[in-house]
Amino acid sequence: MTTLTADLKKTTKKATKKVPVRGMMDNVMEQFNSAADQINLHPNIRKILSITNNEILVNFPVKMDNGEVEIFTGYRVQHNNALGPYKGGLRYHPTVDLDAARALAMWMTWKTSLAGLPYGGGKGGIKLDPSKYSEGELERITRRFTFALADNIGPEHDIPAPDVNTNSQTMAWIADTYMSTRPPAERNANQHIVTGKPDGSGGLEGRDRATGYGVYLTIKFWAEKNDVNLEGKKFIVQGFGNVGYWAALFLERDGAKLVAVQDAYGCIQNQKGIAVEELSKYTKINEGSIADFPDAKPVNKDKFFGLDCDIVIPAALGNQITKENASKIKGKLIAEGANGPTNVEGEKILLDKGITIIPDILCNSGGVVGSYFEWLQNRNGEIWQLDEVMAKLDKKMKESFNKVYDYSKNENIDMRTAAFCIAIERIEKAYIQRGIFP
Ligand SMILES: NC(=O)C1=CN([C@@H]2O[C@H](COP(=O)(O)OP(=O)(O)OC[C@H]3O[C@@H](n4cnc5c(N)ncnc54)[C@H](OP(=O)(O)O)[C@@H]3O)[C@@H](O)[C@H]2O)C=CC1
Ligand SMILES: O=C(O)CCC(=O)C(=O)O
Repeated sequence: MTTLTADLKKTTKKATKKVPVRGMMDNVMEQFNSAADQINLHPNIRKILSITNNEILVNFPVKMDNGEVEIFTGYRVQHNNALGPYKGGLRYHPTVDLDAARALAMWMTWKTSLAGLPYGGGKGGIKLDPSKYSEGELERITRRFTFALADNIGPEHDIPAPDVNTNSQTMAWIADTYMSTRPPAERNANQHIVTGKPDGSGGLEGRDRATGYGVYLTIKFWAEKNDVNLEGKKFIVQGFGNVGYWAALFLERDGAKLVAVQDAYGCIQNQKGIAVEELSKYTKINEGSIADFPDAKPVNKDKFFGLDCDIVIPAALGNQITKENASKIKGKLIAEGANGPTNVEGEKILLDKGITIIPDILCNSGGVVGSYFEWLQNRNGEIWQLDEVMAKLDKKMKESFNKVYDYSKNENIDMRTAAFCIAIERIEKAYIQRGIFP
């Protein structure tokens, strides 16, 4: 008996000895600090940028279809607004918590700064699995969340947008609820409270594809700089949602070949090529998932990042490329459609192998640039045409890409550190110009 208890204690001790799990905040802070060291950032500004300005947590009740009330927890973290109103998406996912919202808000600050936008960074969402709720429940959850947040967001203060598991419908509910909290004469002047709305309700033509198109463009610009022809190049995509689908479609149109896809429910491969539109049509009759697509073979999800390809596009969640799988990656280019998909340990392995990473704050910035266009459109009472939007997006993405690429070559540093340096230097300049720091 004594032996058994002792054994049990030993096993319990072993099992509970925690291997520290790197959170998203560890990741973004290490990225920030190495860029801050590189540019010798003023210590006072380093202190300010290392913390978030505001963290809003709301618990709110919602009546479910069965008549019972469920309590939800929502977050909005406002990291920094030195350059303009807080800007960033809302995520509905079980992994949403303060750590994730803080990290994602910080990435938004660097992203908007790098893109040269008049915005700061914010992010938030609700901790929930949307697949467990009906459309009507999701609408009520979204409206109650908006109501709970209403005093802390605003079209000139903090402007949410879509992210994982939120879309133009979610944004329409938010806009409608927020506008109804304003006095009648001001309602229409608040349409730019969110971006990513449906195009019949103040949304921008092209915002749906803006992030994925931007991902494609950064790959194309990199290929042009390096004399690489995209024709026939094989790529794999993790996440076949808004970002993954559009990025894959534009790459396919340029002659590249989608050979593997992973989503939350499955992982498939066909080295001869997977037709993007066919796969998209299939997901619509398969509860949104790519699993069991007839023109591809299922693959174990742990093998995904090691599959044969030239380009890897993580377009799902954070912390996907780590020291556990980075050394298996065969592609020579990683284009980060997702936010924070590569952690610092994974990145070190990739860089040592000579793999190029187009960092998230550059690669997926087409989304927030599109959002900026939508915000301007609403503010000015205009309606922009799709070709105009795409041409402006192209120009903005090219400027950002060239800035990062040239900085990284001139300073002999990787593209992520270069992107962070440019972003932080712009914010540093704003603080210095205001005369806060001698
Ligand atoms: N939407 C935007 O404009 C922008 C988005 N981003 C970033 O891009 C990424 C994707 O966002 P978005 O496309 O909008 O989100 P969506 O909700 O449209 O799509 C998310 C995709 O990721 C998949 N996914 C979720 N969990 C996993 C998992 N554990 N393993 C593999 N795949 C998974 C989902 O699969 P399933 O459908 O099976 O659940 C789905 O295909 C996020 O990191 C987001 O922050 C960045 C900039 C802008
Ligand atoms: O469009 C936006 O405002 C932000 C989108 C977003 O959340 C992101 O870029 O990560």
